[in-house]
Amino acid sequence: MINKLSPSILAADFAALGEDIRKAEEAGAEYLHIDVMDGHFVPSLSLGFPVIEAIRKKSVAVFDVHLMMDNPDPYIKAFAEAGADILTVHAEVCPHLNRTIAAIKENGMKACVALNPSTSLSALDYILEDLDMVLLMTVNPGFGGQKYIESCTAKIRDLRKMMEERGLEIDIEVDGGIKLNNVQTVLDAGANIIVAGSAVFGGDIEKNVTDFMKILGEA
Ligand SMILES: O=C(CO)[C@@H](O)[C@H](O)COP(=O)(O)O
Repeated sequence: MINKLSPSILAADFAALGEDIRKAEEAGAEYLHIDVMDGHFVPSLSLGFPVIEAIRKKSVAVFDVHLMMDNPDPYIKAFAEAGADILTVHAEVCPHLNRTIAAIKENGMKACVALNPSTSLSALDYILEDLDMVLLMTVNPGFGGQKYIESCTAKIRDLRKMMEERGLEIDIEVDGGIKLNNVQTVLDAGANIIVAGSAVFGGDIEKNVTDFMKILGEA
């Protein structure tokens, strides 16, 4: 599997968003993780279409858009039009997941399902073959800067094993509390797409991206 860093712009300086993204990209980040929060599924509100459209004009990165929202179905086409390349929905709030995943693909995006830390991998049993990526939350979604939940390491390992047993090579993305000092643990467990917010945008962005990419073998 190819490793990629996906810096989460939730931790960027929103007053200087274009500049922070430019720094991350120039340092080599090929993905950008964009968190959309609705104030229902998660307690926070973050950003929406105007911001995604604005940064799409300035960035060539793969837009890895993570919807932390109830009922995403009516908005799928609009996220494609705004510039999303990968669209992630949560299994916990998508009762018609096959239909939702089909709609994401019909709109030209890669499809990803996210699971909260306490959601069983069994939620993927009958959908895994249809996915381009699975996002395992390693904190409870809603806020940046939280601590990695240790029990998620076994879950990553179990998911990679589940994929291997089915002969599938699907990206496993991890999100929440990933730092330079624990990224190797999640890579060893089987994750290959690494979301990092505060560990990239807190401090020297170029250096942080370079340091992550060295560990990921991207640099
Ligand atoms: O989705 C989320 C939070 O809900 C994440 O994408 C965070 O933005 C990651 O931030 P850090 O834990 O890396 O600071």
